[in-house]
Order: sequence, then C-alpha cells, then structure tokens
Amino acid sequence: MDVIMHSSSFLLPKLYQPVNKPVKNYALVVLNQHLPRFMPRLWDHANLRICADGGANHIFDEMYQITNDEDKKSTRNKYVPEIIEGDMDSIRPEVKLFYSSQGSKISDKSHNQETTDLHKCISRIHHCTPDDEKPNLCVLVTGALGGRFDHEAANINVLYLFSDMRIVLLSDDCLIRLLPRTHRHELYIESSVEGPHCGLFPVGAPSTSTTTTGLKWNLSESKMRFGSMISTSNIVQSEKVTVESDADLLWTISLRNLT
Ligand SMILES: Nc1ncnc2c1ncn2[C@@H]1O[C@H](COP(=O)(O)OP(=O)(O)OP(=O)(O)O)[C@@H](O)[C@H]1O
Ligand SMILES: Cc1ncc(C[n+]2csc(CCO)c2C)c(N)n1
Repeated sequence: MDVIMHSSSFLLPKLYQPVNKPVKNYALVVLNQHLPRFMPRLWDHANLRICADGGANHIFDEMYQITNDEDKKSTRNKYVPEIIEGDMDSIRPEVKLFYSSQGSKISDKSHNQETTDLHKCISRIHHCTPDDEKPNLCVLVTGALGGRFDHEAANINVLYLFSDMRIVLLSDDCLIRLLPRTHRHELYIESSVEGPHCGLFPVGAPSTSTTTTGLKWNLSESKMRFGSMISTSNIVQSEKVTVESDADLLWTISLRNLT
C-alpha cells in the first residue's frame, strides 16, 4: 500500500519550511467566518487565494487588524484574492465593487442553490488542477469549523466528495484532514504549532480495522464507529504518527496559540 505524507508546515513562516515538504503548492479558500490569527502566513504560502462569497468581507474588514498595519488602505490593496466564488448572497456590494476594481475575478453562481460555496470553490480548483499535479497541491480552508453545524457538516462532506485532493479544514483551534483508506498515512507533527490533542474517527462508514503508531492511546486492528468506540482526546507522542485503516478516517489535531 502506498504512503501519503502529511505536514502542517504551512503554519510555520515561509523561512522555516522543512526541506522535505510533502506538497509544493498551496491554494487558500477563505470562508464566511472570522479570519484565523495566522491568516497572513497562510496567504503568503498560497499561490491562489479564493474567497467563498462572504469570505471576501472578512479579508476586507479584518486583515489590517490582524497584520497590525496602520494604513488600512494599503493593506486592502495588498491582500486581493484572485477569485471570489459563490452565490453572492453574503458579499457586501462595496466589497464586491472594491475587489473587482482591484482585478479579482467575480464568479457569480447565484443560479446554483444545490451546492455550497465551499463546494463551488473546491470544484473550480479540482477542475483546473491536472490529475498528476493534485498530490502536489494542498488546499487550506479557513473558517471551516466553529459556527453553524450544518455548515460544518457540509464542509466535512467536501473532504469526502473530493477525496483525491489534499484539503485541510482550519479554525483558530484545530485542523481536520481526511485520511483515505486507499493509503497508509504518515503524519509529520510540527510540535511548535500543533498538538498534542488529537482525534481519529470514521464518519459515515465504520472501520473494522485501524492501526496507529505515535499516539498515547494507539489502535491495533481496532474497530471504530459512531455508536461504539471512536478515538477522541488522544495525545500525539511522537514526531511521526502513522495510520492504516480499512475506512476513510478524519484526523484532527489541536493548534497552538500561533500568531
Ligand atoms: N457559521 C459557519 N460555520 C462554518 N462554515 C461556514 C459558516 N458560515 C459560512 N461558512 C462557510 O462559508 C461559505 C460561504 O458562506 P456564506 O455565508 O456565503 O454561505 P451561504 O451560501 O449564504 O449559506 P446559507 O445560505 O446556508 O447561510 C459556506 O459555503 C460555508 O462553507
Ligand atoms: C436536499 C437539499 N437540501 C438543502 C438544499 C439547500 N442548499 C444546499 S447548498 C445551498 C447553497 C448555499 O449557498 C442551498 C440553498 C438543497 N438544494 N437540497
């Protein structure tokens, strides 16, 4: 079984990137929630930044506070997303006008009320990334957790819908990734920015056999399902965690107080 390596080095400044990063490129998707305090770092790592509808309001309103810039106007001119995508029911008119005047592509999908704005953003990235480039790209999604639970569930569903892409859902407090059952997974823990609390569990389909190393409470060909045992409040105990399972699992790890 092939191995996929994972790292959260995008939470480190660009200067401190490890030499053997598992991915070369990042795309950033900004959802309609408050920006995480480490947003400027994510922005710098990304080659493509997409705002999901009202996500653009948060870049417009909050970026200058997060960066501590005196000059609101020049901060706004500096952080311009390449694309604003969605059904456009949340972006404020003046924000839309500002970013279109700054060169952002406005992709109005107001006719489509079947998929979420995050789904629309990931769909676009999926289409414009050739299959052989997909393993080299990691999509970072801010504001994905902590909020309305139906939105959170839809955001997690996107991980399953696009399981051939690396997607990381982020909040200020934790991150979530999908570990597809098709691979063995090696998670390289950036202990200065993440951990020690973590969780591992299947959503949807149960697992009849999951094996891990590097955790305080490791699993050894263990069964997991909702309604029975799932691994939460676990602790990372090694720089490398390995996971092998017969089901797709969600991996979640706490984030330290980064700036
Ligand atoms: N409270 C929240 N919790 C988690 N994710 C959110 C939350 N609010 C928005 N999002 C994410 O940001 C995206 C854009 O948000 P937006 O408010 O524009 O959605 P929307 O299309 O207006 O949804 P709805 O009509 O259900 O409120 C959503 O697709 C979702 O992924
Ligand atoms: C069965 C079913 N449930 C809910 C919606 C509504 N919906 C789902 S995604 C979306 C867009 C939100 O920006 C909306 C309105 C639907 N279409 N089909």
